[in-house]
Amino acid sequence: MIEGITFLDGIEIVIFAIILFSLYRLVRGTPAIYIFGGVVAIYAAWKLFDALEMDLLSEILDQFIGVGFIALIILFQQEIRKFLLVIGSSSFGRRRRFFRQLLWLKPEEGEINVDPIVHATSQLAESKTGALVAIERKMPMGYYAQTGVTLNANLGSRLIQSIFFKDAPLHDGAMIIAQDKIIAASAILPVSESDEIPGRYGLRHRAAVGLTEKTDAVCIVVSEETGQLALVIEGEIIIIKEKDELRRRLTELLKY
Ligand SMILES: Nc1ncnc2c1ncn2[C@@H]1O[C@H](COP(=O)(O)OP(=O)(O)OP(=O)(O)O)[C@@H](O)[C@H]1O
Repeated sequence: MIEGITFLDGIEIVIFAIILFSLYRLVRGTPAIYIFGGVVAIYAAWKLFDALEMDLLSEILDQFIGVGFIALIILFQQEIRKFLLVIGSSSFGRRRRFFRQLLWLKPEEGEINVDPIVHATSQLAESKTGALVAIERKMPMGYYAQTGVTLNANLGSRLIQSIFFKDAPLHDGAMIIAQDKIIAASAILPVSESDEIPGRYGLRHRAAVGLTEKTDAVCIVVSEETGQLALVIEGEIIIIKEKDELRRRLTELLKY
């Protein structure tokens, strides 16, 4: 044992390293990674100045880090929200998947049966019936589902179609699907304020973009005006021409 470092210090260092690396994995690939890098650099500089007894610089960074904690909560809102949503979610399986990912364990693989969704949305497109379907991936959709009518019904093509029929009471708003269940209909999704969305798209598409900017969900939009099918992921609208393309993309996106 190195003098001055106890066994407990060693455990503390390992736990700290795991937390740091897990945070890195959570923000990797998002703009937050740059903030994360900046925070680590400032903290390292602060410790260095402190060790070298450069009092003025160390004092300035000390003050900065004092208010930095609150700034971090504001900057990492989305990530903290993601984390708390998963912790607070009622699905044990989903939480287990998230923690497997966090602990760098190989995820358990599986597939969601996309056929009812593909069939229903293609039929809706053919009849030019407007629809908005949000499909949960890793992040729980319970928060958005409770803005609509709770269903928890088995996933079926005919049920999806009948919910979106023009005169059906629940056709307005979004349907939310999680695993093999339609968990809610008539849900209200956050509308994107992005000025990159072409003007031809209205609120239905904006709501799909808004949700996928904030979460990892996949949305399918059927345009009432044109009957066009679109897949929306990470705020991007992808026009779908063929039913098979929708099946292929969805199967890939919903692998877990
Ligand atoms: N925040 C929202 N969350 C869920 N659904 C919404 C939301 N805002 C609008 N919608 C749905 O979108 C419908 C209005 O669609 P709108 O015509 O504005 O969109 P669009 O993108 O142009 O689609 P379309 O091509 O079908 O006309 C509403 O009737 C409602 O069902």
